[in-house]
Amino acid sequence: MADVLFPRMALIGIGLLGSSIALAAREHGVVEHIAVHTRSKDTLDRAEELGLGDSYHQDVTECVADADLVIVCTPVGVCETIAKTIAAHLKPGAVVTDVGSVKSSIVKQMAPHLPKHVHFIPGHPIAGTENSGPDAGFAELFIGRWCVLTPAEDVDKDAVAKLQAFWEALGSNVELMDAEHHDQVLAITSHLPHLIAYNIVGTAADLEMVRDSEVIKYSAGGFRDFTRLAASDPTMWRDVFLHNKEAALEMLGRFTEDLTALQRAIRWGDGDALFDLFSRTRSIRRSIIDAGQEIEAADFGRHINDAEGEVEKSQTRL
Ligand SMILES: NC(=O)C1=CN([C@@H]2O[C@H](COP(=O)(O)OP(=O)(O)OC[C@H]3O[C@@H](n4cnc5c(N)ncnc54)[C@H](O)[C@@H]3O)[C@@H](O)[C@H]2O)C=CC1
Ligand SMILES: O=C(O)C(=O)Cc1ccc(O)cc1
Repeated sequence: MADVLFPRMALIGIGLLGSSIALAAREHGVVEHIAVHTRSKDTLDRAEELGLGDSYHQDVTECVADADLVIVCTPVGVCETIAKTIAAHLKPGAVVTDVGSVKSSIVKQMAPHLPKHVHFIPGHPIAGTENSGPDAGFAELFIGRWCVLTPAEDVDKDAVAKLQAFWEALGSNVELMDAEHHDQVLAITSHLPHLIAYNIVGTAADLEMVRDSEVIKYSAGGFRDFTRLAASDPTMWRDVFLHNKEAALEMLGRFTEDLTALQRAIRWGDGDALFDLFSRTRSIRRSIIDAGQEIEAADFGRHINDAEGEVEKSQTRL
């Protein structure tokens, strides 16, 4: 058990991320009281049935009133409204953070509304699955995953250190980063892959073969992997692209150029160009697996299947 870092934690939104934080924070003893608010009464009732919190609030201002740590776990598009609504009800000295997949927009949406007497430290645990809602959460989600924090330069260092200790207690490795840089990196490593998945599954769905179930029947590993990503929450991902527009368009432009080069290589029978790229990407995959193995094996003693070079997991995680 770790030390109690924040006696009272308030979670706004209790889907995959909110419920996983509730379960992990409880398991590691870093909070004493968990207050939960979410927009829909049905979801709040379900969170109570699952025993995710200690108190449940339909009114978000009541939820945050005594909180030492407030974590916004909603789609990124509603963060400005939430900041405006909670601002006058936050306890002096509270840490306010979030888990949104984009960061510059969160700063723009929330920072202007929050009072000077709280510590605002945007965050992004780079850990998730294609599932959503309060039933989807699990306490191990953050183990061995990165969590990026993007505090402004003038934010209290002790508050940043305390939030860092919170994520480390949940099993994460924490990295501090500039919000704009975060958005560029995540645009290529997370946002574009999801867009490609949505697109390829959409393209396949428009084909006549789908009607004859051939796409489903003969779907090899590759297509199945894309369907997992393409099953991710539509509201969440709509908001990611609307709120990381510039970086997503920049990476999409580069991707489209490279795809056109591949198209040309196929058309002109340029096998060397194809082979060179496929060899380069194969070695990138191997270096990612090697790095992942080190983290998991060294820090968490999970089962490593050496023959395959893969880490066995009970659930599919990033
Ligand atoms: N799903 C994933 O794999 C990951 C998601 N994220 C980020 O975490 C955030 C939450 O994602 P998930 O937990 O996956 O979504 P989710 O759909 O499972 O949960 C979202 C929750 O927010 C609530 N909500 C929506 N609008 C609200 C409002 N106006 N006021 C209060 N509650 C509201 C919903 O009722 C639900 O409880 C998103 O910003 C996403 O970008 C970050 C890392 C991974
Ligand atoms: O399920 C997957 O493969 C993911 O990529 C999960 C994920 C989704 C969004 C994030 O901001 C971080 C992680």
